[in-house]
Amino acid sequence: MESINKSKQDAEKLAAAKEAVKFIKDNDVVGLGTGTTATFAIKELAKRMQEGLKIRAAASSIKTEELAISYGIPILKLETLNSIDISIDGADEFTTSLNLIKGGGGALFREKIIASLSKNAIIITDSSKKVSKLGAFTVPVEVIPLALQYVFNQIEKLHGQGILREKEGKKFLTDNGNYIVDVDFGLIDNPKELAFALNQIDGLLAHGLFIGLTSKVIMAKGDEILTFE
Ligand SMILES: O=C[C@H](O)[C@H](O)[C@H](O)COP(=O)(O)O
Repeated sequence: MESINKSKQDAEKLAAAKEAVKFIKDNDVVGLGTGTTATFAIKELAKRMQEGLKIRAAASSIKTEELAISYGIPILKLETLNSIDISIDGADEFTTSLNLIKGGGGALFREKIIASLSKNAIIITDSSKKVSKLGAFTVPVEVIPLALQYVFNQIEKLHGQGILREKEGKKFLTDNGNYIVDVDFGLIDNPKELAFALNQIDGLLAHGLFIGLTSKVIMAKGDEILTFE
């Protein structure tokens, strides 16, 4: 992962967001991601709507839903949707094989449902998010509280070192009222195999490995826009 300064990073996030919203068409149902990069896309989408674009959206978190509503974006209930035409979200890490780590903001479960429903799942990033192997960023997993110790034990068996996420001195709670454990697996040789193993753990609602869920990644690097698909 390359480190870049914040203003350069923000400029890249904005450039990738501007590029991604070009793919949204009239009457699309749009999946809205969560996080600082997705926020740029929501603001750009609102601009396009002011110019006449008509869409409806589904939000991947309460925060995103509130932001979208504040910009006048109509929000549909996720549980009523059979499919989403296009979604735009950020990522914590990605490889050019389109595997991702997500969940830095704790929204991974709803984000995964949105990505799974999306015909065109676009990920937007600045250039610091591209890696040759996933795993420098810890893998967030959402855990149903009563299963916490059990999940820690299972993660240890997979050679992961988990840390319960906290915010302002308290246990971090997701929009679904669950905990997040951030797991260090070291650099991950086989993300698909690890995703499969994590899927087998009872009480682990979702993990931040997004494998085969992405249509393309739009990454800005300086003045350049690079697309991986
Ligand atoms: O739960 C949060 C999401 O997966 C975010 O999309 C991810 O953490 C990237 O966030 P940001 O765009 O703020 O770097």
